[in-house]
Amino acid sequence: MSIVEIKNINKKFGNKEALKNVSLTIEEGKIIGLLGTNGSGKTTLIKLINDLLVPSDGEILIHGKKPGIESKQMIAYLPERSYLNDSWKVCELLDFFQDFYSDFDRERACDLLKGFHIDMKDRLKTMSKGTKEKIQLIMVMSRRAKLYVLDEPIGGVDPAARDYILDTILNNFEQGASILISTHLISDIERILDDVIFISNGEVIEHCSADEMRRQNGKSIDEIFREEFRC
Ligand SMILES: Nc1ncnc2c1ncn2[C@@H]1O[C@H](COP(=O)(O)OP(=O)(O)OP(=O)(O)O)[C@@H](O)[C@H]1O
Repeated sequence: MSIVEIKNINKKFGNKEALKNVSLTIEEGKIIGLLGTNGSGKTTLIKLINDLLVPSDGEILIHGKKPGIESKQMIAYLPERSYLNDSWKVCELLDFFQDFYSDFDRERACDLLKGFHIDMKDRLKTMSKGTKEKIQLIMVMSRRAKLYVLDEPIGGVDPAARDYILDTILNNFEQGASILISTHLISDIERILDDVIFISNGEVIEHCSADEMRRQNGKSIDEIFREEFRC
């Protein structure tokens, strides 16, 4: 079964058409890069999948069901901006995730936090932006979800830590689950992608296998993106 089916979605904000007749399917067990220029509609699409926005037209199905309480239990979502309470200690954040999500694997989260040398007693407000991003990603990846939706997961992380983070993503998602990643850091992330979606001005202009795209063009996804969307 497809994990996400999007059929002829339109999303308008007043007169602004953020998404235009978008249809796509996300299959189980795939890592998909959602790639597009600023304002192309990536976050809008992600918010629709997460039931944080409703479409103006069209239909979204998550594992065959409309977005709602059940779909939120299946989706582990890393938003573009942090929603965490800065005054919390890391251990309080673990308690929060454990209380809130029945699929949260606390042991996995603790192991990953140790890997990044993060002290459970430290408060989030004392940490750098990059460290907070790492913690938030660890929390999300420690859920046993069917779909992980990551909106710019490595934007604030230094280049040296990015590979470690990508390996963390690769090694910590559930068997058969899918990951949708929105990012501008294509060259860093493309090695882990199975499929690529190019979105431009609210329209999906390409959805294909990453290997196939590289093979047909004889270039990396990063190079293809830069050529396609050159200003
Ligand atoms: N709440 C809103 N009200 C009005 N317009 C909005 C709203 N949210 C998004 N938009 C508009 O919809 C379009 C798509 O925005 P969106 O945030 O989805 O783009 P994006 O691809 O995620 O961009 P970026 O890469 O810069 O994060 C933009 O033109 C944006 O200005």
